[in-house]
This record gives sequence, C-alpha cells and structure tokens, in this order.
Amino acid sequence: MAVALLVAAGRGERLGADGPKAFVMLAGRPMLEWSLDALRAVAAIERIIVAIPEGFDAPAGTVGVAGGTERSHSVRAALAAAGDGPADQPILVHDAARPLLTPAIVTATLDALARTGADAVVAAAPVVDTIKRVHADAPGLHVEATLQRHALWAVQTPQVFRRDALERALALPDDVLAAATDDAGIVEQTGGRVHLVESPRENLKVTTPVDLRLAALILEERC
Ligand SMILES: Nc1ccn([C@@H]2O[C@H](COP(=O)(O)OP(=O)(O)OP(=O)(O)O)[C@@H](O)[C@H]2O)c(=O)n1
Ligand SMILES: C[C@](O)(CO)[C@H](O)COP(=O)(O)O
Repeated sequence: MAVALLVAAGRGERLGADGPKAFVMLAGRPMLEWSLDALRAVAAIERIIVAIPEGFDAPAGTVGVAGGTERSHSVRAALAAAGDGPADQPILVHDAARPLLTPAIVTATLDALARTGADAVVAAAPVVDTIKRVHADAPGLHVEATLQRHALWAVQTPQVFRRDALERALALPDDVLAAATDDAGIVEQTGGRVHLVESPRENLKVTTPVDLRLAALILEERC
C-alpha cells in the first residue's frame, strides 16, 4: 500500500494572500482540501501525511507534521512522520498548490511505478511554448539558445517514488535539498531512474493570482 505526502507548508509569497497558500479559500474550501479529495478517493493510498505551517491543524483523517524551511525539507519531515515501511513501498508526493489533481492522475502515476520498475514516476505535460535559454547572470536577457521543444516536458506533482530511492535522495545535504525545485531531481542526483507519465496541463500549480482565478473557474466548471 502507498503513503501520500501532501506538502502544504509553503508561505505562498508569489500569490501574495493574507495567509499560507494551501489554506487560501478556493471555490469555497481551503485549497488543500481539493487535492485531498483526489488522494482519499484512491484505495491504494493507505495513509496521508500533511506538512502544515505552524499554527494550522491537520485536515480530518490525515497525520499533520510541521513543515521545513524549503519544500524538500517539508517532504523529508513528512516522510519521517510516515514511519518505517518496505524498501519498495510507493511514496507519493503532491503539492497542495496543485488543487486540480484527479484520482485518475494519482492512479496513472502509481500504476506506472509498478509497471516500469523505475525509482520514480513523475506526472508531466509536453511543453507548449517555445523556450529560450538566456545568460542567467548577464544583463539584457541575451538569448543563448532556443531549446528543442519536442524533448521538453513540464513536470508536475504527483511524483511517486520507491521508498528507498526517496530516502536516499532526502539524505543529501541540506543545501542541496534547499536548491531542489522538485523531488525527482534529487533522485536523479543520486543516480535514480526517473520516468514521466503524461498528465493534463489542467493539473496546474497555483503560484500567482492569475493561477488562482483559473483554478477557481475550472473547479466551478467541474462541480
Ligand atoms: N517550505 C515549504 C515550501 C513549500 N511547500 C509546499 O510545496 C508546494 C509547492 O511550493 P510553492 O508553490 O513554491 O509554494 P510556496 O513555497 O508556498 O510559494 P512561494 O514560493 O511563492 O512562497 C506547495 O504546496 C507548498 O505549500 C512546503 O510544504 N514547505
Ligand atoms: C514540484 C513542482 O510542483 C513541479 O512542477 C515545482 O517544481 C515546485 O516548484 P516551486 O518553486 O516550489 O513552486
């Protein structure tokens, strides 16, 4: 049986709301409740651990744990709260900031982990924009290269891991974890094999106010 880690302890600075992003109201409910619905609907998930900000309560039926300074630190705290388990146990990590999660996406990532024997499987969508790389440290946004779009995928959560691969990755030094923007990236750094599974672009991340408006519209359409 799988364990799900829902990371909800971020500040949401880019959203600019009054409180932590995961508890901002979205279509009438705190944002994290939407992805919890999808996780609760999947029978293969036996337990849900939620990394929460200080002063907030764990949602009903979940185990709450205080989040860390950066996202990966919150994932590490949530995994520690999950206790021990077999090396090949599937551990699913999801951002509370992706409220449009569906049970079908969760099941597709879990099934792909079992089918491929990979260390990690990541939900992702093909990139639809043309992406240019600039000199990161030089002024003037001077273009260095235009990347080949057909090889580019935008990764989302859920990201599902063999427990031993995620544990190995989360044992990397604190500063390496702090620099990571997703968990599969640290599994790659420890030599793990990572696969993608196609997921709808609709499984968007609420980062800025326009994302919140879009998510509200889509949820109203679904209800
Ligand atoms: N220390 C942190 C930072 C982030 N997260 C979670 O990781 C997910 C993705 O992070 P992001 O969208 O960057 O959220 P914030 O860190 O809250 O946003 P910002 O960077 O704008 O402050 C979110 O569900 C967020 O709650 C977390 O649990 N603990
Ligand atoms: C994990 C993630 O949602 C994959 O798209 C994303 O990288 C989180 O990044 P953020 O910088 O913490 O928003």
